[in-house]
Amino acid sequence: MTYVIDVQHLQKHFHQEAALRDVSFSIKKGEIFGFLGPSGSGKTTTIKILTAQLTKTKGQAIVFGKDAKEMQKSSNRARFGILTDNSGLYLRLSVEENLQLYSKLYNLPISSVKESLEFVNLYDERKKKVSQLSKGMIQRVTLARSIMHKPELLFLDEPTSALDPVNTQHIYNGLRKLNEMGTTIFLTTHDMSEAETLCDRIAFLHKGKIRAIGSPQQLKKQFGNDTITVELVDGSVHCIENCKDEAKKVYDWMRSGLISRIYTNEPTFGDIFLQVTGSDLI
Ligand SMILES: Nc1ncnc2c1ncn2[C@@H]1O[C@H](COP(=O)(O)OP(=O)(O)OP(=O)(O)O)[C@@H](O)[C@H]1O
Repeated sequence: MTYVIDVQHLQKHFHQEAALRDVSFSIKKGEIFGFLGPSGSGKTTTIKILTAQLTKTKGQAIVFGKDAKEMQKSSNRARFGILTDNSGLYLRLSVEENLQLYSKLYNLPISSVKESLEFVNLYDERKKKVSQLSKGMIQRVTLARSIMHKPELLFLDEPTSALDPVNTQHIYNGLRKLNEMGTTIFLTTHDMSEAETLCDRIAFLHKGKIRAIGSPQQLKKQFGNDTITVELVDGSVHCIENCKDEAKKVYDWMRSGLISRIYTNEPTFGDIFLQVTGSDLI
């Protein structure tokens, strides 16, 4: 199996402090992979190593089959896009002018400016100077820039942290479309619902280590207690095991029209995080 990203026993120390202790994961082509972890868990450090902005201390970090430090080369840079909170935009230029500069740098057709602005729902604001934009708008311009060259691999560091719900939804739809067209996505977030909504697989990162990894369904199954809750019309609430022995009880309640609500007791990602790390996600 060839992976787009293959990380094995990665470590990063800043002076004596360990930011990444022992991180291993691999990402297949076409996956949306999420790194879910609280502030300071090592999410940005991982992205920076994978995009050659930082050097690792120990272990293996492979991107497109090559050591991640090779991602500095312009032939490799053109293969990925990156969104971080460091926008690097020219404040005195308009949104459109910023993206035009970038399209020239990458020899992209001029149509890529319009396409990417529509992707982030900013086409109507294209004449505004970057200095006049809100934080959320700047995040969207930076996102537009990161996808303009239709990268094979996209790194998103907290892509919706400054966005309102409408624009968040718009970006989610855009990212899904991009992914359907073949872009592999690596995203970091501390937003549980974002991880669940977007990601095929999620790794829970805590203090520089991965504590659990899997698809949202696998994680919920692995860490759930396989019970269901039945609320009856008389107001009583029954938590029962999801097994054959309890089936008759539920059947009898149902036949007598006594059930008002029934649901599985799936753990939230916050519950799972607490289970595997002993601390809260935020
Ligand atoms: N340049 C640096 N020099 C020293 N320590 C650093 C540096 N960059 C990161 N760290 C430390 O490494 C650890 C991981 O930081 P990192 O930025 O990767 O976390 P994060 O999960 O991305 O957090 P956030 O969600 O707040 O962005 C933190 O303890 C941080 O203080």
